[in-house]
Amino acid sequence: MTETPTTRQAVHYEQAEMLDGDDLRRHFLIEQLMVPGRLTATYTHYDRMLVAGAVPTDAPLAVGEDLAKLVGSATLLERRELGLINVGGAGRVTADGTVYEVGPQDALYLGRGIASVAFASVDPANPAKFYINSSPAHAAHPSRLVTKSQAIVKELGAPETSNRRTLSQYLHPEVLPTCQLLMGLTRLHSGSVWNTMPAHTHDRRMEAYFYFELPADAVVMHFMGRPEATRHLVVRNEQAVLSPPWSIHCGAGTAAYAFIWSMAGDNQAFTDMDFVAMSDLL
Ligand SMILES: O=C[C@H](O)[C@@H](O)CC(=O)C(=O)O
Ligand SMILES: [Zn+2]
Repeated sequence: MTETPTTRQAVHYEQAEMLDGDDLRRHFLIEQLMVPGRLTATYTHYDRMLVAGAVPTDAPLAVGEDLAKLVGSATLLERRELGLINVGGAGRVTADGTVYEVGPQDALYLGRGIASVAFASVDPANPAKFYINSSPAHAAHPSRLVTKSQAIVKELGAPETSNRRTLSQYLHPEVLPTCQLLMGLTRLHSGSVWNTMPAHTHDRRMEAYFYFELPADAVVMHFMGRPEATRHLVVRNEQAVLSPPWSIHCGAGTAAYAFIWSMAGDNQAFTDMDFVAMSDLL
């Protein structure tokens, strides 16, 4: 079953800067992604990125006609590519008859043209949780499993600045070709809470953050907005934030956490960021 997909319109910063907290959440926070037995999808008008979560339990969850209809094609991936990272127990994805064993923290890339996709859990008592992104694709690149050990690992930050973290690049041009999608996972080390500070923007690409591994009573204060007009969103476990091209995206947790970042847009140069000087943040 797919929950009725919802659409998020693109918002100009002139409008965003007039919103109160409730409206800011309504536009930029996706609160419900991981619902047992459901596939939950949000269609965004930021580079047409689709943000979805699938938690298969007793029966597999198939990508159905509602998502194809949402993007106006015969199947969801007729003109799109898809990337996912499993943040739950062992999972299994079947794509046009090929079965991919997607273990915890493994990623899967499905290229343009794959007609049928179904998500399953190996053990329904410890279900897989697939965090899924899809964006328009101009070419058909081969589908591929990218295991945790195949990702490019970068060690960032320092304990002194409370931002010691390990970044793993899964969908990245040096790992495999994709059209637009870039995806990776950043995990904060115990005692570190800040991600992506100093902050940056990249007008060329949108970004989505999916926060997970937060203790039940912990939150991430996620900061967004133009560098000179920052706002915050209180984010809980397994919620996602949409970052428009004009927005910084960074956060501080009340405990350590992990998040999946993903981008789509004009280029795939991970390092193409406009860093914001600390003195310019307001
Ligand atoms: O454009 C890149 C993204 O914001 C993230 O990769 C940043 C991140 O994961 C981190 O600093 O930990
Ligand atoms: Zn970024």
